[in-house]
Amino acid sequence: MAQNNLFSADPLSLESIRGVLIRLEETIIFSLIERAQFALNPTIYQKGAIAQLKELGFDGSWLEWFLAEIESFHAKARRYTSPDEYPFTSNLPPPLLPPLNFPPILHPNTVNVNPTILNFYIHFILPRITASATQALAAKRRAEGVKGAGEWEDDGNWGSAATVDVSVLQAISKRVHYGKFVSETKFRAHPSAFIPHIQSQNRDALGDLITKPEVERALLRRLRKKASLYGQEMGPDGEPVSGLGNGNGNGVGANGHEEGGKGKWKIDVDCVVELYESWIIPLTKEVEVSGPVDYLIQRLDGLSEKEIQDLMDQPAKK
Ligand SMILES: C=C(O[C@@H]1C=C(C(=O)O)C=C[C@H]1O)C(=O)O
Repeated sequence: MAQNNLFSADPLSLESIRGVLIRLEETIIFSLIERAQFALNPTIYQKGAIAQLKELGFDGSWLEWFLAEIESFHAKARRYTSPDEYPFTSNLPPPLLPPLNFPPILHPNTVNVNPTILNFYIHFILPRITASATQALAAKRRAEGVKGAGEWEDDGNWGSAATVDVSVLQAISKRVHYGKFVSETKFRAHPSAFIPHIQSQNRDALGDLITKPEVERALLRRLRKKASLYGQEMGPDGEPVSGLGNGNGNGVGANGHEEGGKGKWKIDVDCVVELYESWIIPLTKEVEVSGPVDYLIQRLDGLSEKEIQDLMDQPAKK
């Protein structure tokens, strides 16, 4: 399934939209595997911590500078004229080329939850995903005679780490904001089920309409399998490395003790599952409807009484 569903024969097919979400699972898992190679490097996430950036007049963090520079180039290449791409940086330059002729799918809206995505990625995901590399760095530093805070500082891979961070953030952003397409397709399938709750601003009822627990359960089962398969260490012969642990990335089994013969992983599989269960799925549903800046609550904005009535009279699609 390609990730660009917008020009497919039926861009509002729920199956096609879900296919994009499933395909983004690989993008996110492999990007996290790449990031797990490097230590946390906390300095690159601290605003104003890099003197050379302040000399440039940039008072954000190293990562925010990477986002600003990369997204500036992508904006000139018209990336953000696409309705499924959302920048983390504001005040980007205009595109060099005219926008592509995207089909008019989404209702005009102002939903952009990237500040929340950036926050949970830095404070909850990064420390866990980089734990193994950070612990190895601290051990190396102690062996060099460094004790205390200096053990944990950084492995110097500021550019590589931030480059991968941007890839992870862009993939998570696309995945979460795709919730708008999910909402639109569910709304168009049965407008009269949604409209009374939109008019009464009943977010709970709208949340119940869009939530599919069986889809979420299947996703988390699939995700654990993918992260465990893709994240397993392989030897030069391409066979899984028999080592310690059960996919939490640091060689210690679920019971906190070393377990021989269980294989070894490049990534904390539990963290990948928690990323979706605790952050990506709930935020996708906030974008769909239940949050403070949701898509469906704005769905009737600008429509006339007649347009709303026509939607109410529309028979539900099977
Ligand atoms: C995305 C959908 O809507 C909701 C959000 C889901 C998610 O973020 O994975 C999965 C099922 C639904 O609860 C969907 O129905 O596929």
